[in-house]
Amino acid sequence: MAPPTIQKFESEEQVAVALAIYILHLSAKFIAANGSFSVVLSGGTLIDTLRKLTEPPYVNSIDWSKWLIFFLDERVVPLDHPDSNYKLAYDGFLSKVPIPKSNIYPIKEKLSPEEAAAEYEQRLKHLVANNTLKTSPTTGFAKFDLMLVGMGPEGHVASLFCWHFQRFEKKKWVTYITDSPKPPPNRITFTFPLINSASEIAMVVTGEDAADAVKVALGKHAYDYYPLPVQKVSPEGSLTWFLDKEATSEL
Ligand SMILES: O=C(O)[C@H](O)[C@@H](O)[C@H](O)[C@H](O)COP(=O)(O)O
Repeated sequence: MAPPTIQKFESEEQVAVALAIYILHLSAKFIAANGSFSVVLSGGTLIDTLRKLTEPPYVNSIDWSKWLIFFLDERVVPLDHPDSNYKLAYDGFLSKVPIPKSNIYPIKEKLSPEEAAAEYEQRLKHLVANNTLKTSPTTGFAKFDLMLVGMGPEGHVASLFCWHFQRFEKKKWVTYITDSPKPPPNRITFTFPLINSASEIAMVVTGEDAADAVKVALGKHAYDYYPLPVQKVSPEGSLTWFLDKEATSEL
C-alpha cells in the first residue's frame, strides 16, 4: 500500500467540507469508470460529518442513482431501533439524498448475530457473482470503491475491538460479536481482509476523545507497541485520514 495521506484541519466543519469534496470526486470517478459507486458507511459521528453532502452545491452535483450503500458494522437490533446504524444513517444522511431504496443494503432483521453476519456475507457474495460489486484480484474478497471509517477512542474500527478475536479473522467476509465492549453487545462487522480489499478508505476522526489513539496510530512510536485495530487498516488502494485539530492535539 502507498503511505497514507494525512489531512489535518482546524475544525470539524472544515473536515466535513473536505470530506464532501473528496467523496464528490470519487463518486464522479468511479461512476465514469464502472457505472456505479459502492460506499460503505460506519456508524458513530461519521454520519454527521457527511452532512455537507446533503446540502448545495454538493447534493446537486452527485449522481445519487448510481450509489450503492453498505454498512461496515451494524448493531443486531430492528432497523428502527435507536441503536441501529441503519437508522442513524437513514435519519442523518440517506433520507436526505435520492439514493434508490433498492441500492441500500441494511442487515436482515430478526436473525441472530451469527445468522445476520452469514446472511450479509452471502448477499455480498451474490452481488459479486452478478457483477454488482467488484472483486479484488489479489484477495478474492469484494472490492468496495469507498469505505468511510470512524474510530473509537480506544482505536477500534468497525466492530473490531482490541482484545477480541474478530480482529484476526482471515476467511470470513463478515463476522459477529456478542460481547462488544461498546454497547449494544450484539453486532455484525466487516473483517479486516474485506476492509483492506477496498479501493479507497477514508479514516474520519474528529474530537479530543480520539486524540490518544491518533497519537498511538500516527505518532513516532506507532510501531513500538501491539497495534490498535485502526493500525490494521491498510487497503490495497489508498488510505486518507481526515482529522480535526482536537483529534491531533496529542501529536
Ligand atoms: O457501531 C458503531 O458504533 C460504529 O460503526 C463504530 O465502529 C464507530 O465508527 C466508532 O465507534 C467511532 O464512533 P464515534 O465516531 O462515535 O466515536
